[in-house]
Amino acid sequence: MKPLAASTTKARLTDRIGVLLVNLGTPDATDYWSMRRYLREFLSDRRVVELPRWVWWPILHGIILTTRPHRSGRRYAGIWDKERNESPLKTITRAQGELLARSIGASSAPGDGKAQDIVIDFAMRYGNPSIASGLDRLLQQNCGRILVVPLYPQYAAATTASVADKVFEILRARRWQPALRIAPPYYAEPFYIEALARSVRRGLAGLDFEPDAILLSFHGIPKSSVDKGDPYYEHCLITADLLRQALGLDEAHCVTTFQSRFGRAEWIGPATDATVKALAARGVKKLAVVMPGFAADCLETIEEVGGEIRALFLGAGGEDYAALPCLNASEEGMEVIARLVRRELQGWLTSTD
Ligand SMILES: C=CC1=C(C)c2cc3[nH]c(cc4nc(cc5[nH]c(cc1n2)c(C)c5CCC(=O)O)C(CCC(=O)O)=C4C)c(C)c3C=C
Ligand SMILES: [Fe+2]
Ligand SMILES: [Fe+2]
Repeated sequence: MKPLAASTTKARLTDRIGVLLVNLGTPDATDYWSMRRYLREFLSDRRVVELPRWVWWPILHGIILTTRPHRSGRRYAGIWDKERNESPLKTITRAQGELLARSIGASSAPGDGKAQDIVIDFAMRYGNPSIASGLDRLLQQNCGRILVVPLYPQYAAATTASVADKVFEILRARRWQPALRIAPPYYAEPFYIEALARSVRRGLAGLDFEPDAILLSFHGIPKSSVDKGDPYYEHCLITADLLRQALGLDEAHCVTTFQSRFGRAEWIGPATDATVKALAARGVKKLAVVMPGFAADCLETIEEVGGEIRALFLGAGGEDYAALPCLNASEEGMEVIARLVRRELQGWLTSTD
């Protein structure tokens, strides 16, 4: 049997707490090879594409990885922050980590005299900073207790479970493992629903039009995943229902849809693109779109819903359209993350204020 690696780090684990915020991922750059590396890592994940490898491999390597890097690279280039040389998702997730550190009084420098050391960091499931590097940084700082927070309000195997898989895979090679917690999904938590409602009200108040309808658009998943027992669809419907009620809207004026379809299989619906066209055809002229399933704005919210879906609605007869910002690192967004983290740290924290 292969001996266990001594450890990637020579850490001495203590009762210092590490918190790792994790979101989906991002390429290092928008050129063909960076996009290809990112998409390869993403689409090789068995949690994301569940087809048997002998079916998926030729499609992935023969078709998708030769064509999609160009197309996705162009899409990313349109939202890329050239000064920082990174995508919005990475910038926002980093900001969430920094603000969380401030709000829970964590030390960014270990041993700085705070009552209890907490170190906050962030990582991307695909691309960089990787989960491996994030865990390594926390372990190098002797964090013997680690809380991993997948930033997905609704549980999907493709997202939440994939983060857990990666964490377990990395820790498997370590002799001295930290105590580990993984934060649960928070799709129905009052602190999340109330923060969403406040953020939506603020977003609507800033518009120069009053929408005829509001669309709640979630990222889709294949229907087969739901048939196999994935709770994601149900979680999205619960969030949507609670948010609709918190906003005091009826079902005719608050419609739930699913976006970002990938591949040829059937995905859960109704689809965001077809729905905005149907709404415009039915005489809806002013539309606001909210994306409660995304903890941070990203390619799919900015470019797809902010760009492509907008064009579809206006092209089908719509007159005014707004894609409202996600919770991001706003006051409401930070309240959600801080409440979740504080709750999940109970029993580890000597004091929660
Ligand atoms: C919010 C939850 C998400 C679920 C559920 C999800 C499932 C899922 N996604 C794909 C395929 C792709 N998604 C892509 C981008 C992307 N997806 C999410 C979130 C969820 N995905 C985010 C936040 C992003 C944006 C990342 C960013 O850097 O901004 C992409 C890559 C972009 C592209 O090439 O179009 C793919 C591919 C599948 C197959 C899936 C469920 C099985
Ligand atoms: Fe996705
Ligand atoms: Fe997409």
